Amino acid sequence: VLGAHWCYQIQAEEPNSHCQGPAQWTGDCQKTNQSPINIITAEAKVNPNLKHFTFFGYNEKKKWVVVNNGHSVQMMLGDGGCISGGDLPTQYRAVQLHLHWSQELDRGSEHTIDSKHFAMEMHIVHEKGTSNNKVQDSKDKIAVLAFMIEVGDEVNQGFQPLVEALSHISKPNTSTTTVRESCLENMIPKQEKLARYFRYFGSLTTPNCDETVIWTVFQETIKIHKDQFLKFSKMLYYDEDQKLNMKDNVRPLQQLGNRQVFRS
Ligand SMILES: Nc1nc(-c2ccc(Cl)c(S(N)(=O)=O)c2)cs1
Ligand SMILES: [Zn+2]
Repeated sequence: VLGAHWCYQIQAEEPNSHCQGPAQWTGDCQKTNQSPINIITAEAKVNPNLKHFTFFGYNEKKKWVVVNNGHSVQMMLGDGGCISGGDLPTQYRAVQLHLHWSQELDRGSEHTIDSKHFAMEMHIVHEKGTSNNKVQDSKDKIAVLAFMIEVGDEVNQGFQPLVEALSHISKPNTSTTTVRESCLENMIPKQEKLARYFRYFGSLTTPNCDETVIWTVFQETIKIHKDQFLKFSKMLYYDEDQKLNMKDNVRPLQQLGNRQVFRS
């Protein structure tokens, strides 16, 4: 086997684990424009070009392919929607959606806002261009829309199809199709609440940590029921033997360095 596979700290600490925890991640992971970061709201610079987003195809009801890829749960958005606006240079098409979480409510998000962690963080990953004209490597090849998720006492119906699918993909490298149809629009806050967000240039938060991501972190949070939240760490496993529950798939905070965080 080539170099050991990458993993999160919780996996690296397991006895007899041979995977590389965050401190050993290779690729661009040890460079200086990395993600996630702590967003200090008072230091974010207002940028008047950061207008609202336009979402195309987010209202399309579909049965989604959902995958346990050994690091997260991922919804494949294939010919899903695309976004424009938000001071993006062109349209970006939705590729996949995945989440990061813990079992505690205060350490499941990757980004922090004024040093506050949330229960989960949802990333909708988009690639530059439409399906016809893909563009090559550049620091804005990928646009990730990041939403903080809080736990409340109301069931979030938009998340139910994904939550119900989790029991079918407990093992890594398994996939299923959601039984019920759902649309992305029902998983994110109402569009009129998405005008306020933070913007900075960073990286993938998983190896190879390519520094090709335009990050958008929305101020408006998503709320899901505590039982929905607990299902992620209860039903999903990192390993075949189903010994290590999938949770704390959260990369440690990275240095902002000489980057500026902007806000709409
Ligand atoms: N195998 C896996 N890939 C990812 C992934 C892929 C692309 C991106 Cl952009 C990201 S992130 N967390 O930076 O949004 C994660 C997760 S798990
Ligand atoms: Zn992510």
